[in-house]
Amino acid sequence: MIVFPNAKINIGLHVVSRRSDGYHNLETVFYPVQLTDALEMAENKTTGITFSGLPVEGPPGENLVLKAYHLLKNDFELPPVQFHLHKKIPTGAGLGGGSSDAAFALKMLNEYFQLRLSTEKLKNYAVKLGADCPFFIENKPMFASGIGDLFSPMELNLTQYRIVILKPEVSVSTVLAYKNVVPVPPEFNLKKLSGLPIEQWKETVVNDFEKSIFPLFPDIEKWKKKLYEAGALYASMSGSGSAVFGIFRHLPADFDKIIPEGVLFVG
Ligand SMILES: C[C@](O)(CO)[C@H](O)COP(=O)(O)OP(=O)(O)OC[C@H]1O[C@@H](n2ccc(N)nc2=O)[C@H](O)[C@@H]1O
Ligand SMILES: Nc1ncnc2c1ncn2[C@@H]1O[C@H](COP(=O)(O)OP(=O)(O)OP(=O)(O)O)[C@@H](O)[C@H]1O
Repeated sequence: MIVFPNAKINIGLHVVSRRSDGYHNLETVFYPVQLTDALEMAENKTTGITFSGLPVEGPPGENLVLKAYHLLKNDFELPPVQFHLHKKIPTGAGLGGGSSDAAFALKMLNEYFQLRLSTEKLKNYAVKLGADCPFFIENKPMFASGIGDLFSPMELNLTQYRIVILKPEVSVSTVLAYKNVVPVPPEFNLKKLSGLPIEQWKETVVNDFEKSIFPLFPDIEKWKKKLYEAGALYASMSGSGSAVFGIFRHLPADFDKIIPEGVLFVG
């Protein structure tokens, strides 16, 4: 069985307060984009559980696909399987690639082995793997609060626009980003995002991480400015960076001249 875990962008992100468990309460709008990895799974009774594909950074114990498998295996009789992951979504980009792989692994195991887990139960497993992970269970535009795991659906349809994602060379650690951010009460209620014309987002919709990340990695801000130069109606860093995205009504004919490199996705 093969699935295609997709990336997300954060449209607006308010870091509201620091919690006693070390995490932060936030408010954000998650929007899925069709930049995808490919994750394949087959039963493998001879060699036990295996993982192949482009190496995932970090120790094998931190591999989120394997973590998803073992999390379910604690509660269900699962036979050994082999996973193959083809990575397209870069890590340290704020695009939720690892979280998406993990959430899609949970969904695939649920379907393939007919575990009959409800969406709510899958989300409860997902949050154990990462704060971003539950979003990818339903994978629809959502206003999120809590640590990013409490959702209200949002009617937000950007299909008539073009979305461009740029990935500067630098990668940003999510832990570092949260360490440097200063929580502030939000000035705009992101629940109202879909009622605000995109032309007004530039003045109103902010990602709180930009304030502390841009001075550390000036290239990220440079790429964001390029997106506005190319005519984006709205541009922002996604999550804790380093990817930036732009929303365009139309791409200009000389887009390749304005932005000759760093383009990861055009949708
Ligand atoms: C920046 C975002 O991508 C926005 O969607 C997410 O908040 C990050 O979520 P994530 O990568 O799934 O985060 P996790 O893997 O659960 O946590 C990594 C680290 O980020 C910090 N963290 C994460 C989420 C959150 N709401 N508050 C935090 O302080 C914690 O230090 C945690 O140890
Ligand atoms: N399948 C996987 N794909 C990517 N990273 C993985 C995976 N499994 C474990 N990881 C670990 O998780 C870390 C975070 O990965 P992820 O792709 O979610 O990054 P991110 O860009 O920080 O996303 P976000 O900030 O939006 O959560 C990586 O640095 C890597 O060590």
